[in-house]
Amino acid sequence: MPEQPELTIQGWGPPPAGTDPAAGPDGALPKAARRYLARELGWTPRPTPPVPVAEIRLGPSRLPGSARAALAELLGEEHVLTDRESRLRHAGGKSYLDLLRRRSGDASDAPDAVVRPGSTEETAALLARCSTEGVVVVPFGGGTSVVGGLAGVDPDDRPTVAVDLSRMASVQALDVPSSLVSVGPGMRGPALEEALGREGLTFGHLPQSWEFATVGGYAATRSAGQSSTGVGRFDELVAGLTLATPSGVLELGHPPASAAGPDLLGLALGSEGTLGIITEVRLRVRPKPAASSYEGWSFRTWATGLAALQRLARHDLLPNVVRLSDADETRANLLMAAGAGAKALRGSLRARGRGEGCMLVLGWEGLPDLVRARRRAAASVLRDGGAVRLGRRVGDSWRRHRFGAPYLRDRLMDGGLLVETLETAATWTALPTVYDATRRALRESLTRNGRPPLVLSHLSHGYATGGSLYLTVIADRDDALPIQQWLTAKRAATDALLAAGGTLTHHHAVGADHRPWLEQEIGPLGVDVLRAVKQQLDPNGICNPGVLLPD
Ligand SMILES: Cc1cc2nc3c(=O)[nH]c(=O)nc-3n(C[C@H](O)[C@H](O)[C@H](O)COP(=O)(O)OP(=O)(O)OC[C@H]3O[C@@H](n4cnc5c(N)ncnc54)[C@H](O)[C@@H]3O)c2cc1C
Repeated sequence: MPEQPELTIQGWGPPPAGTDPAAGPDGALPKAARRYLARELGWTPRPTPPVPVAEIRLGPSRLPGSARAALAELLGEEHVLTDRESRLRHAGGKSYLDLLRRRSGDASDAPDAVVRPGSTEETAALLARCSTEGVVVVPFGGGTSVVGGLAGVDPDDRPTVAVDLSRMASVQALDVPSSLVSVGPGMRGPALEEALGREGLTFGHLPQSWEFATVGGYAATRSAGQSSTGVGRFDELVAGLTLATPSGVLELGHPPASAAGPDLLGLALGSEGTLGIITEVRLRVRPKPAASSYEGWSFRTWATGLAALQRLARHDLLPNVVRLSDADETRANLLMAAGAGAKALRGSLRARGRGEGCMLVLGWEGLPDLVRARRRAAASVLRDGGAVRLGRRVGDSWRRHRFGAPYLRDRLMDGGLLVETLETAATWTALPTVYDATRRALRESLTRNGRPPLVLSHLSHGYATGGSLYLTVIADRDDALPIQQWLTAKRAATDALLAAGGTLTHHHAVGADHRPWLEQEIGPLGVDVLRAVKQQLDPNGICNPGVLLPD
């Protein structure tokens, strides 16, 4: 297998070879983006580069010699790592707060060691050993958590190991007639798609973190991808999995379906490493689509766009990819994109007397006849709803650049900006209120020197019952108190979206960042049920204690 690219310690990964997804010709923030942001935010670009990696502060490993020797005996000396580079590479995830810490030279959340089991048996033995030794275990997939899922915080301050799953990263079995593949948890999307593609198959899960996130991470967080409206969320793709826990190994799920009591598979999906480690995932796969069609549409307003999507949902006409941007996001996308295409599009919208409006990207995939028929039926609903078609170029351009934003985030942070995303979901009825309330909270909290932040929103996944709302926030950073600035805004936004009827998270998971609100979402009895399950599987509380469950 070719060597996989690595995330950088203080940001996202280097762009894939031959592409430059976000940069202008000189590798800097594109000029159009700089101009737009300076105008909107009153922001003066200022260089705020990360400290050199060599200057990141890291304490000595606290893993006792006896525990280290026991783990080395189980896994082999070469799979128990305490060197600086390994510990830094497994320190936290990739939220704005994680990046602020790493960029300022703080790695106080780094694990004391990194261990790399190679099988379910080794993982189960590792967990049992860590449980008796009092060593905390943080499962580590791709390291792309944006909710503090890898924070490694332990109320008892015990030594911590990150369990890197990259040695379990291959296809273990493929059952083509049953459309099932068994995969190691450390496998990433590109490698799995390549392996499935050789058999004419796909699993079709495409989150923006696709290049680096892993199958085990997707299952542990109940991830959703850009095509989830069509192929289903990741939890819907999981037919079964193996969960190694300190108390033993659970085999969960029984395809194609079972009525043998409540579905325990649901307990492992979204468990965020708190119950044990997922060591194998059995996934539903499908034939590679023979045809695909991506295109852009424009609505005058967000409300008319939402109404049209709701009609598509009601008639079961939502395509694989659905992405309706509000006016602010549409404007930002048009003005920040460099190049002739964006300029021409703006000109064409102006010529039609539409202004920038609200852009919709739709993507259909599947058998050619079905794609054609569904596209045609959807187009008629959209036209009735007042949309104008912008054509394939818009859809194809979105598809080409869809993994570029995280690279751009590094550059925006280099220039002194706060950049973070948050997400929720709500019913069609509640969505407009959730949208208004969350935006208001963010704008009020992050206004500086009389200038509000940019809050760019889109609906990213459609359901018969509602949709997911995804917000990107860009603001002038408070360099004196950057962490406090975002924590205050995030608290205000979370309180607002919950009060308006949104869910705490549609796909980023709970992690350390959302856990104070979990009880509000599932109730005190719900939290007690989760605690009881954890007590049974992880009696010494070593499995990722700092996430999911509130104190
Ligand atoms: C730029 C960017 C874009 C993103 N876009 C999306 C998106 O479009 N959709 C989306 O859903 N998410 C997105 N995310 C969030 C993140 O990629 C997902 O949560 C993803 O599922 C995490 O996978 P990972 O392998 O990186 O897991 P990690 O970050 O390594 O871990 C996430 C959590 O799962 C636990 N875990 C990991 N592996 C296992 C395992 N085998 N067994 C038990 N627990 C485990 C960890 O302990 C941790 O709590 C994005 C993140 C970034 C930084």
